[in-house]
Amino acid sequence: MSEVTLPITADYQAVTQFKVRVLLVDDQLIIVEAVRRMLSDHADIEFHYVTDPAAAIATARQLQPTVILQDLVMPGVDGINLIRAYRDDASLAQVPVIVLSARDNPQLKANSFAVGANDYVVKLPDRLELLARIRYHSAGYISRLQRDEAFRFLRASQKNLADANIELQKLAALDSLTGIANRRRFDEVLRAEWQRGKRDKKPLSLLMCDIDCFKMYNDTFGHLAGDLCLKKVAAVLTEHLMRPADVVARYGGEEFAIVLPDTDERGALLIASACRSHIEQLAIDNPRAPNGVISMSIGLATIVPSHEGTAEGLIAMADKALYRAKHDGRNRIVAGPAGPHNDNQRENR
Ligand SMILES: Nc1nc2c(ncn2[C@@H]2O[C@H](COP(=O)(O)OP(=O)(O)OP(=O)(O)O)[C@@H](O)[C@H]2O)c(=O)[nH]1
Repeated sequence: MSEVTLPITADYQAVTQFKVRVLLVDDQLIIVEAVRRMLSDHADIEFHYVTDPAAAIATARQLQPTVILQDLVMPGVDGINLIRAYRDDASLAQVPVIVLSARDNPQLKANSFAVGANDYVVKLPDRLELLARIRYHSAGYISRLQRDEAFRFLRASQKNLADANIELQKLAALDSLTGIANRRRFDEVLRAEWQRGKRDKKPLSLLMCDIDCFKMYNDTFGHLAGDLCLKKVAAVLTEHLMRPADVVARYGGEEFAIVLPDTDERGALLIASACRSHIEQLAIDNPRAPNGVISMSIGLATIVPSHEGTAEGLIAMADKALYRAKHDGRNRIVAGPAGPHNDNQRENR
């Protein structure tokens, strides 16, 4: 037994400790002693009391009891108002209150229940009855705390799971070497943009970009240097994308693809041109290649998506243009036949 005097330093947590914790608020020490005796044989019940009713709220806040035994008539404080004050306090609003009253009066009982008391017994009740009431009200309150804790835990777990899923989805869409979109993401983006272009009747452009003579670079400097070169090229291509909907992806090996929604052939040619010349300006040595430096060939295709065409058809057109760029000597851009400027559109270098 302890009379509680503030501040309390112990860390009371009713949720994690499933002990019944009783706070008796009564100014009469004789009642305190009687209740203490009734509960003293029960190791699972913690008993605390406060004889100064003015300190009841602050004590209860710190102690977080599982049940409050509350006298009604005390000096300076109206017991009914005190019950009201528990109910108005966020941390005590649900704590069960058993009124321990000197009077067996129906009006007092009605008033007590009206302001939020959970029970009413006349002092001093039988020991067994008091124990039963304390246990009954505490058990209900502890279940409520456990349920709230379980909900909090569940909500936190669900949030963690959702965050992890978002992270996984991001990772699943990225190429692990370069950090740009991977082939899977490219397929999704192109499909979505094809549908959007079809709805909006807006041109969709695709650039297929392939590093020239990259095998020679690998053969000369090794695979690790090759990887570093791929990262630099990915960074350059990313730098030239201006709109949020533009996407650069690693299509595979040393090949990159750039999706340019709502972009006509002229606009796509400008971006392709900036990318090609920037990569040449990096001046990455590739001594066994005809240019002597790392360069890039780009095949460009533009189309207004329609029911007749397919996204795969657009890829085939850009691929064909890339093949011609390679065939015509590399380090150049060739626009595919479906663009407004038909056939053999080349960047003016
Ligand atoms: N370092 C490195 N090399 C790669 C990677 N993926 C593909 N390659 C290499 O890229 C080279 C591509 O060679 P090719 O397909 O013959 O093409 P190329 O040498 O670039 O010649 P052209 O495209 O005709 O200009 C091969 O040596 C591949 O091993 C990669 O992730 N890292």
